[in-house]
Amino acid sequence: MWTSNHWFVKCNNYSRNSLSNIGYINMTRPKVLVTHSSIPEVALKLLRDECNVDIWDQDIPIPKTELLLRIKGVDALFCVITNKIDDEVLNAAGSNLKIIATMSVGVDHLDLQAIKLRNILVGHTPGVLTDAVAELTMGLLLVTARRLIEANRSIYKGEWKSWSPLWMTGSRISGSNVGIVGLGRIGLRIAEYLCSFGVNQILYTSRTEKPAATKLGAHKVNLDFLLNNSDFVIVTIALVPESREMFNKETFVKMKKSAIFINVSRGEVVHQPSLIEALKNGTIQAAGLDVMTPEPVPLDSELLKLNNCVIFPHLGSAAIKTREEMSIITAKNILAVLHSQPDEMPAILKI
Ligand SMILES: O=CC(=O)O
Repeated sequence: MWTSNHWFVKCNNYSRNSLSNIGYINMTRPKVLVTHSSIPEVALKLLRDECNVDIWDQDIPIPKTELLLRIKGVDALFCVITNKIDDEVLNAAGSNLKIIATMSVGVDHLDLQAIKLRNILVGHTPGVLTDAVAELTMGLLLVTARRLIEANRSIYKGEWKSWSPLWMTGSRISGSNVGIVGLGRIGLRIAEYLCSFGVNQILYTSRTEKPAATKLGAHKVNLDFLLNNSDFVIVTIALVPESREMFNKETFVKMKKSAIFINVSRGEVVHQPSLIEALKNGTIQAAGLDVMTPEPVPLDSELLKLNNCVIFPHLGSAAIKTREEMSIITAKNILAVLHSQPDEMPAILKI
């Protein structure tokens, strides 16, 4: 259904025969820039059916110079978390740009104020990645608590001499207190999964009380209480100015010495030198990180030298089906706006 759309004119009876394979006369098809080379084909097809699609074709993040060049005059941008969309990029785009659709739930790579000033809409992909990220978090929690990566490596180092009562013993999740910092969709799903592990208590921080969490028996508390009382601290909070480096020397000191810190949000919510220090000097027991600063982690990073730190390469939503769904939503966000039907966007971000 096309309304107030000046890009496409539906074929009339006279022209339909000769253009039956096209369906619409292509006046000037909208231009879409896709900033990554490995976007699922199903999403690209949705876009290609109606738009001229320019795809960055190398498997590295598009360099800024290239982005500035290619974004000129586009109607829509399909981007990913490695693209910083700032004033300079928006200026280069010009006034045709109507929608920035990011294939992510996080939007911290977008300068939302600059985007808002230009009346550009933002689409993202909440919801579809909740399960995948929550599953990954449980994996990270388990491997960190039970020292599974360290144990696996020890075999190759010839350290497995015999079964031994205390060798490679870790922390148990059942019976523990788990704190979830920033309980949104993902945090809530993690809380659901944790219930089946028989945890003693789930604590969470959030702006508002979450009835769904209350139903699970979880308690909304302040951050200090959560830090003081949690055996596991799981961070799912969005990166916003208020959460930047909220985990620092002072916060790590408030945690139990036996605490395990899990971050699946963004590296920037942590003051990383303080985390490294806390892991080295035993302020906390261990950390499991799916995110860090910078990404990818440099091979000479202190994080990689710590036995009590497990690192994953930002895999939260990396399930095939999830990434496919994320790409489709991103394409549909774009098409809804190009159809002048922003209300039909699967996931518009209110800014
Ligand atoms: O980190 C990934 C995302 O925000 O989707």
